[in-house]
Amino acid sequence: MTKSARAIALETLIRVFRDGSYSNISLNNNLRGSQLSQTDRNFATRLVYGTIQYKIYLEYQLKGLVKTKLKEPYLKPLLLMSAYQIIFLDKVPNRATLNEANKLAKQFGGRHSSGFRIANGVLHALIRRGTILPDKIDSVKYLSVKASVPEWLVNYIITNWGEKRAASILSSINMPAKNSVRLSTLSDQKQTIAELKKLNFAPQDSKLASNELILSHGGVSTTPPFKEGKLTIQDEAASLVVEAFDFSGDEKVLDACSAPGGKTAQIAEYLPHGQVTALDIHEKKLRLVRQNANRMHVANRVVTKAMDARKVDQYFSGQQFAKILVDAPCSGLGLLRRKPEIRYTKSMKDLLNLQKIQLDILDHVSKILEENGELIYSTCTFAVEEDEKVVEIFLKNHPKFELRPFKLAKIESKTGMLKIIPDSYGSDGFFIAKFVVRG
Ligand SMILES: C[S@@+](CC[C@H](N)C(=O)[O-])C[C@H]1O[C@@H](n2cnc3c(N)ncnc32)[C@H](O)[C@@H]1O
Repeated sequence: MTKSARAIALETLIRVFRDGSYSNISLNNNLRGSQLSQTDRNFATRLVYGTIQYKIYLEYQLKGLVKTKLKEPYLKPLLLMSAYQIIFLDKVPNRATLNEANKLAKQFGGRHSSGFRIANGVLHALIRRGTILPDKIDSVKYLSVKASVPEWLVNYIITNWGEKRAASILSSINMPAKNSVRLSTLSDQKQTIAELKKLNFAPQDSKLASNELILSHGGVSTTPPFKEGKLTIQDEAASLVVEAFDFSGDEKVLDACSAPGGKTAQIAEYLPHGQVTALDIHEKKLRLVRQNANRMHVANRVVTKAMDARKVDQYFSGQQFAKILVDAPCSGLGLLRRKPEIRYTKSMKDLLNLQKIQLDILDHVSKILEENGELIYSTCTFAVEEDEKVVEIFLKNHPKFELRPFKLAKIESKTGMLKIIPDSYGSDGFFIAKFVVRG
């Protein structure tokens, strides 16, 4: 029997909630063996990501309506997924959601399960009652449920940016991510834009970054301009990191944490006579860096090496690089829009553990930077512990280094640090710090 989009979504959600599986990997595995049309695949994907994104909100809606212990492992994910459809998917009639929930309960619970009765009762009650929110007096709880973000993270954002800004940041991270692409500087950009228009992607210039376009919808990775390496999928804020270097074109550059290689290819475009050495601790991921470099026609400017960046000074002892990028492993809080489960898997402790790794990497790479060379440290998080605090501690421990202000095509940093929070431009959240080492 071919599985429906809802059955595939439910199977994925059971794995994610019960076993802690990654949603993208689990969903791809389930979709791979399926016979679903593209529309049904899109629907299954929306159900999985939407249910995960709004888990706290949906649990709050169901809490008072579930009067019995949900013993069967499929029941809670089924209720959450059905509540998501009832509350968020206007085009799906409630009748269809109820009928399908009934069928799924019988399919996943077996003949003797009474799960379908529970699902029926709870979902009917939800439709009758409508949605609810906690009292605004408890602003942390209110924002936590409304934006479906754990209370510790709401508290963290309020502490650092105040309550008003927190509401804006939290609402922005539930907006759909933009479909941003970066045009290769090695190809004819006007012609690529014309091709994208012809393919009905209605490209618009980014307000934040040069070479970046915002497309009207996804799916560009299956089109000729993507396959021919005329563009790549890269967020606007992410693309600013490499732009902050001042390249001369013939230098040796180290990309210390490079996979999957979006920034490696971007660096290589600026090096007609130079080379970028791309490291990553995971050998397997370097295949993606090479694929990317090949597709973007810069493979002859890139060498890859599997290595822990905390060992670079041993391995490259006696060698030096003119420019070093540390696009560090981080909590990824700036990517909450694209990776909905990050909000549930990270904790305050993670931010501090990551800070230690980030400082360690910076400490080791700083030993192989040429005199007057440039070091860029970047993260895709807005956590102060991983951003400004790392800069502060690094500078304290490395007095020869200083921050260097930088001016990009559409934005500048007067301090040498640039922090893009997701609500500022509707992009991913990013942090960039540019250092130079004095001779
Ligand atoms: C934020 S991602 C890099 C994204 C990449 N720069 C890009 O633009 O496509 C961080 C990378 O660091 C790698 N990593 C983590 N710890 C590392 C270490 N100690 N040394 C080198 N790479 C590491 C991870 O495997 C991951 O691929």
